[in-house]
Amino acid sequence: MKVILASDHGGVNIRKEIASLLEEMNIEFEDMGCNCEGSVDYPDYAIPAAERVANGEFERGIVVCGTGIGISISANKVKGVRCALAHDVFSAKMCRQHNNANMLALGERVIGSGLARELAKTFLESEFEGGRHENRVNKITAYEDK
Ligand SMILES: O=C(CO)[C@H](O)[C@H](O)COP(=O)(O)O
Repeated sequence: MKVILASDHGGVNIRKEIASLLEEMNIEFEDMGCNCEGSVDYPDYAIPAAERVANGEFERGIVVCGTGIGISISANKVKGVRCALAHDVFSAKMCRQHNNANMLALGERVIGSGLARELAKTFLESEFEGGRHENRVNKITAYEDK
């Protein structure tokens, strides 16, 4: 599995924490930044990362901003991306099992680094269950394809 990481200035610390986790898990990843001193705009990082998930270059993406909201809204504008904002372990698991989410969004101003690591690990280790959930996800894809 290959994972792409990105954040705005509000998510740098958790993005770096997730990068350490991926190293520990021996998971290949690329970190798209931001490498920022000051303030940047989250769509400038979310959308390029999401495009690289949508085109198949990366199987999963993890994006971080202050709340996780702006970066998830932005990623979800890219066709083929299902980016879940999840701040509890149950949701991080279910977004894979039921929704086949291919990106996870986190908010550094909402949660601590320990929980962020657990959420990322759960997201990466959980699999889509298919079946009735596949029909539902297919309806999202069909709408995108209209
Ligand atoms: O959470 C975010 C978007 O949802 C951003 O990280 C947040 O809005 C940045 O705020 P500021 O410019 O005040 O640092």
